[in-house]
Amino acid sequence: MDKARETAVRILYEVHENGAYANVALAKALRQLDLGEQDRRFVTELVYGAVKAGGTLDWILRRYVSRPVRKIQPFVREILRLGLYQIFYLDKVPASAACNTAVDLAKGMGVKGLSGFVNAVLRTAVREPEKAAFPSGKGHATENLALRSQHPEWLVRHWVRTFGFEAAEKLCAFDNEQPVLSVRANTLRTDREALLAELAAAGAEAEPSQWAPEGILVRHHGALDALAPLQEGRCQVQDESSMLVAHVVGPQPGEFIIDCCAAPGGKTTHMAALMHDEGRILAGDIYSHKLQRIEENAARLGIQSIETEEIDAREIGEQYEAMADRVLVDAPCSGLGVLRRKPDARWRKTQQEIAALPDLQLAILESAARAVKPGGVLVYSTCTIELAENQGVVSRFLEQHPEFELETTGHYLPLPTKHAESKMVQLLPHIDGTDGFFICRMKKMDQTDKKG
Ligand SMILES: C[S@@+](CC[C@H](N)C(=O)[O-])C[C@H]1O[C@@H](n2cnc3c(N)ncnc32)[C@H](O)[C@@H]1O
Repeated sequence: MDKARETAVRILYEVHENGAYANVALAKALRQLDLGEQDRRFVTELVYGAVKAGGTLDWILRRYVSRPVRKIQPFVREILRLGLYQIFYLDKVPASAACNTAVDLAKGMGVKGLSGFVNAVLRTAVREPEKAAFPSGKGHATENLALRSQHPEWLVRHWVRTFGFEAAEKLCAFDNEQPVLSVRANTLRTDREALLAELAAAGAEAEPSQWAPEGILVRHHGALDALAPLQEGRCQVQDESSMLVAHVVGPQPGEFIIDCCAAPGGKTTHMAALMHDEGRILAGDIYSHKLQRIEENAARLGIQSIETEEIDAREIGEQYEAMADRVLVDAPCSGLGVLRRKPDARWRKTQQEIAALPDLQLAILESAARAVKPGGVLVYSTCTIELAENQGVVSRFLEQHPEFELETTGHYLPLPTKHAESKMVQLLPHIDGTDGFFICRMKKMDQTDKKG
């Protein structure tokens, strides 16, 4: 049996049946199996490709199978998805090879009795591809965009309503681009120039980020485990837009900072670097197992000033009333600005889940606000482009809290951009060419502010 395809089917099964994250399940399988470099690449291509195509592949499958997709035996369902993915999206695989290997997989993976069914479905797809032509023409524009860009239709419809059709089309295209590895130089140990030189010497193709002074985009690199500056704590993987947040918080050496939703610690460790590791940062998260990630990152980067605490951010205010110089709320959010980094994410989101987020975000922000000292700073950020989770939450908060003043967030961005005068900074993938991100800085008034 074809080892690469069998591995891909098993990973797809983990993702779809057991809720595993595609990148985690893939990394685990590749660690456990002794596959050659070519097979590893092929498995990766198959898994990411089929996971990303998700609902679109099932739409195609429904053209050739009359029973509901959810009623097909789970391994057979994954074998069919993988077969269709190769037939419709992988030019380099001949259709006959896609069919034959799928039949072999069914025989070898304990579903031999259904190998005839697999054969019939896939051969019909090869013979009659026109059955899977996406609907087009008047009245089908949104459905067509969703199918061809491999996004859920409800999401595309929502983006078309919010941003317009053309922007929605660009957003979808952005999500399908290959994300570039972005790293932040750990200024406690090196600087950007030195890191660029080190990466170049190691054969990586790297260039400075236009958004963050410590940011580097690494276009060509080998395995991350072999990237010495990463392993030895001279840099941290972090998206460029996410690097802006610590600058907007503006932590100073010696201060007490609270990072309410901190795991895995990208922004916490960045703030520690900006403070020259002098002062105290409390990194809280509701999940204890995630705190370990913050501790590992801090240790790798050589940081002493971070302490972790398992705490629901909605209780931060009560425990740390008016104690912090600055508080960051990097809120749990829908993540709709970073879909290109997680091929399975777009198919996991639900409208109900997203609709419930603003109330949670507001509750966290309200509690976090109590922990800010008079005269201190409160920053709210998300990696989404949802108005209700961003501007909506901040407006509701400010209406209830006249003791906070909205600052011109754009003034705190580290490099000149067209957002320099924005009260709230919203980066949009289709306009800014970065991950979607929202940042807003507020100040808690003290006595002198009130008199003024
Ligand atoms: C956007 S992520 C944070 C990313 C992190 N700031 C970084 O830069 O690496 C949001 C985090 O909030 C945590 N979280 C969710 N609900 C929470 C709550 N009620 N209180 C505290 N943390 C929470 C999640 O576990 C997740 O780690």
